[in-house]
Order: sequence, then structure tokens, then C-alpha cells
Amino acid sequence: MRIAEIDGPRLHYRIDGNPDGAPVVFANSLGTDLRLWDQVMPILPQEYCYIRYDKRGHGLSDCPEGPYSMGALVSDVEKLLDFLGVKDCVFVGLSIGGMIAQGLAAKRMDLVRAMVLSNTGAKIGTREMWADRIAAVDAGGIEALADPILERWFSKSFRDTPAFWAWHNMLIRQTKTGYMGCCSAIAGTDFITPTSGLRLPALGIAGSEDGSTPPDLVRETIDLIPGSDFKLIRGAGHLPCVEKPEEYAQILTDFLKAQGHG
Ligand SMILES: O=C(O)CC1=CCC(=O)O1
Repeated sequence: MRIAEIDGPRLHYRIDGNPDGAPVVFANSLGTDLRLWDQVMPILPQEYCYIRYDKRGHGLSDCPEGPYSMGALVSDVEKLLDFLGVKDCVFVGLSIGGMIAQGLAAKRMDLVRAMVLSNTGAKIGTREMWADRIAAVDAGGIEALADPILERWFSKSFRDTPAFWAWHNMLIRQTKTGYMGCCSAIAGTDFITPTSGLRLPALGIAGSEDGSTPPDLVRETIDLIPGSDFKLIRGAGHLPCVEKPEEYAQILTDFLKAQGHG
């Protein structure tokens, strides 16, 4: 169990693979913690240093009072990477994690050499949509919204498996403060202009059954970056690293190898 004491909330993080290898950083989605990557980690090439963390308000990291801003979420991971001495990484972000990736790449070109934008957008939903979700969670707790959220996260066939319940339980045990804080950060984020200015190797990954960030949104976002690539994982929803870990790991492996990172 590792905790980074930074100027800000304490962040829980984990390192897998080769601690001396080239760094690859993972940022996960709203309502999940760093276990999101558990299934892909052991099947990725073990020469890289894989760093994953719980963003503020999630997992075992501190949970300050909200609302949070995207700037604060970006600054947290920037401080974590400075704390760890990371100078040059490939950044993999899923959903809100993909927004953090875009914000970090725009702010610290020195730190992000390439990025993977998975199941995300430069802008996700509308302010009104997020305000409604915050109000509903505030009134009834996350459990009241769990069914529609999980329908967007997973394909029907995955929802019929026992593993589904682990993700259900992760979601409903998420603190309301952290969840609503991050909803506010997403509501206030429109990265279309900054992401259009990015010039770095970039890959978009979408799930054909993703009801939160559908393939068209991921494609529109990744197309903002000249020379980027796009992969569609069929039969997976918003969290393809959970539903299709082998396919997801292969796509990441091919991207990492193509970067000559390390
Ligand atoms: O919970 C959802 O609807 C999916 C989602 C949107 C942003 C994020 O991080 O997760």
C-alpha cells in the first residue's frame, strides 16, 4: 500500500511491472478505483513501470470536500508524478481519467510523450446532465442511480456474470462527496480547444456498447489530434479493460511498442 504525501490530498497509488522501466501511468473513471486495471496489468509487457492511482475522493486516497475542478484533478496527478520523479510517461486515461490525460498533456508537454484516451471525450455530457446527476446522488445516494449507470458501464452479457457484482459493489460503496466532486469537475470541462492543439502520439479506444462515452464521441475527440489512431472493442461497454482485458492489453501493448518508450 503506497501513499504519496503531496501538497494536496494524499493519493493512494500502486506500481506494477519493472520499477526501473519506462513509466506508463493509468487514470481511472468516475466511481471506480485503481482495481479497474487489475485484469490488464499481469498481461501487459512486464518491462514497463506501471503506475496507477486513486484520484481524490476515490479508493484509498483522501476525500476533500467538493466540488472539485478538473484543474485540481490534473494538478494532483502532476504532483504525484513529480513526487515519483517521473519525467516522461505514456498516459492512459479512461473516461474522467481521459479528461485528466488531456489536461495534463496540455499543461505539461514535458511529462506526457504519448497518450491513450479510452472511453472518454474532450467534453462529456452537458452541465445540466451532471447537475441532475449530482442532485439525484445527493438526494438518494449512488445506489439510487446504480442500475442505469451500470447499464452504461457494461454489456448485457457481462451484467449476467458473477463478476458484475464486484463492480456494482465498488460503485455503491463510493463516497458521495468524491463522486459528486468529480461530477462537478466533468461538468465544467470542455477540452475541445486545448486538445485540438496537442501534437503527440495518441490512441483512442472505444467500446461498441458504451452508453456513457459512445464510439462516435471517442472518435471525434481523438480526431482532434492529427495522426492519432482509433480502436473499437466490440461487445464491451464503458470499461473494456474489465470486459475484454486480453484485447485491451494487446491494443495497449502494440501502442507502447510503437512508441519505442523505454
Ligand atoms: O458513470 C458514467 O456515466 C460514466 C462516466 C462518465 C465519466 C466517467 O468517468 O464515467
